[in-house]
Amino acid sequence: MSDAIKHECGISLIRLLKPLEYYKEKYGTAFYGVNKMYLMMEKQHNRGQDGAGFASIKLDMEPGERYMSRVRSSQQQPIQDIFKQINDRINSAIAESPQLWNDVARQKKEIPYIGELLLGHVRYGTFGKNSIESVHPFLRQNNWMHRNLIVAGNFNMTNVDDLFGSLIQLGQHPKEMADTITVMEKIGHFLDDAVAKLYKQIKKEGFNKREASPIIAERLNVAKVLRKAAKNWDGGYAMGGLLGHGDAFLLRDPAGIRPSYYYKDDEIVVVASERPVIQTVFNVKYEEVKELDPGHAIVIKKNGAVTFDQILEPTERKACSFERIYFSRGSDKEIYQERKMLGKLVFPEILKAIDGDINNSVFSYIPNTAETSFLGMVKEAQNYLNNKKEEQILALGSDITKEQLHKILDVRPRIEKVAIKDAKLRTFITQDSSRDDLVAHVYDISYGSVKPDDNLVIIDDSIVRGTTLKKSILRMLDRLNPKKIVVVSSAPQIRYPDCYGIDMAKLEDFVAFKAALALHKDYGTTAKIEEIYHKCIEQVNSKDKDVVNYVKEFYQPFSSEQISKKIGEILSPDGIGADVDIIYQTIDNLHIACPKNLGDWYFTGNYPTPGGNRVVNRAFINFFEGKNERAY
Ligand SMILES: O=P(O)(O)OC[C@H]1O[C@H](OP(=O)(O)OP(=O)(O)O)[C@H](O)[C@@H]1O
Repeated sequence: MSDAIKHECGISLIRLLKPLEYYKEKYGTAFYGVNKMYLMMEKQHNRGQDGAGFASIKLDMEPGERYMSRVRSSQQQPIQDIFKQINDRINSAIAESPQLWNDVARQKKEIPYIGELLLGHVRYGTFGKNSIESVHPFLRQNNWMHRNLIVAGNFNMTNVDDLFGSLIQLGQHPKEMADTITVMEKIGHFLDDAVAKLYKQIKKEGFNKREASPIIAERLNVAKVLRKAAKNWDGGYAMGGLLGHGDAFLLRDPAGIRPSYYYKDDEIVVVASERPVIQTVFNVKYEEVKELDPGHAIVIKKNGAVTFDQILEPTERKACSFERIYFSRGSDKEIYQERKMLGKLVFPEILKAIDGDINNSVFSYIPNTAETSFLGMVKEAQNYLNNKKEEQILALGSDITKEQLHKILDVRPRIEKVAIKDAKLRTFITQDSSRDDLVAHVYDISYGSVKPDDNLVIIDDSIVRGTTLKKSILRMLDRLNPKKIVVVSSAPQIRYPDCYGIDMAKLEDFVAFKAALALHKDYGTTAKIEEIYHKCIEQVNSKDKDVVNYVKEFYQPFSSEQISKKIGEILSPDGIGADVDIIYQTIDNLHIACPKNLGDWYFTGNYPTPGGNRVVNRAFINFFEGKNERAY
């Protein structure tokens, strides 16, 4: 297996539709695009903190003049690092010749990075080395302007091996097997082909080589190139690209697994992985930012014409629900509501766990993402109490005294900020090797917020490996001496690998998997595990579409509650004083809360592409054979 596959996570594309002078005139600087790109990348920081890259293209340059630039970083704070490099170059050029400041034509000629077409990327690489070579955008260079290709994506392909094989069939010799290279070479191959064909045809029409160039740019059918290149891709992707002469595209996978949003007016076209990024950076309304349709590409020709082309037949929409639960920023209007709804819907289960004893329960959350679901949970606790108060007041009738009324109204859910996050980092998307240590030190608690006979209800957006709880949170919370700790996950149990761009690769990493495994041992049903293994082995050579997800049988004998209970046991550190209860969201409630993002393969094992079943099959084989390998 290739192990250079990375998780490419936040993407931004800007096309300035007017000449650079226009932005200087209107906004005071021809670096308008660069500045906006900085903000867009910074606002997608949540999607990747291990690397950042930027590329730009200047339109209509003379031969011999540089028209493409790229800068990448895998330093700490990579976004700041690349924009420091960009700004240093700009500032030193202007310091050398101050007259450049007002001369946009010279700026464009002499200063790199400034351009009409810009592509930005933030990356998280959760395993392996985090080297600069794996940071996007990737570049495929050529002396023919049209054949230069720059790509950056938020994606993961499940069938890199096959795609790689088909490049070899085409007679190519790719330099490595990473999926970004493979995908780029695929597009590159058909781009070369299309350019060569166009040139032949244009030559026939009587034009010379020099004259042919702008005609190729005009006639090049980007959608057609993408259709050929993407034909056999299996995965989740939002793939952005720039062509040397100035065309650009962003293609979204047919199931809409990975997100893409765009906005367009007469000055700019912009595409990003998240909607509020565009709203804030360009000061536009929610309704003005549109979602790109699955299976479609937005194509921006050099001449500024924008089309939305179907590249692949859309399949059933299975947009990733984990985007809503954790991955995206919660500042999106819909996502904010959805997270609150997740907190609300899980409340009845919480009430059972605390025996309805709201008076002696403290409600809190594990920062940061869970803050919004916490608000929904607390609001629902208030609703519950209001109903109770209403009953009590009505029961007392007109004889009710002021004191009685006061006592009833005084009962409120007790909310506290119990856990504090010291580092502004997302530990989930930190490389595996350094994560445990980080998680152990990243949180702290507020002392004095809980009484010894209290229940402590703490909500987190998701419990994946359980490291956050086991290595840090539970022990810390226990220092507050609560009677019982109820940990609530706003997401259902994560049971199956994600293979579409969010890093959850190995089955035995999941605490739900560990729990089911322990249950098989408790019940003496380990023979079932071997049986599943053999079923998996039998279909290793089957076509992807024929592979069945037999790993479902691994969980099938146990109820969700049984698994949650076991998770509680596994995660409770030795010597903990409080009882620990773990509550997960149900899948039905998840769908009620996030109705547009029904992609739920990590919870249900229902993969939206055939490659998913192959991945889970491989993951189970790896687990059984004790291979500490990724399944894709
Ligand atoms: O069960 P685990 O494998 O430990 O993973 C789940 C945890 O990881 C995330 O936190 P993270 O620090 O990434 O981000 P946040 O501050 O945005 O919540 C998430 O919010 C959970 O707390």
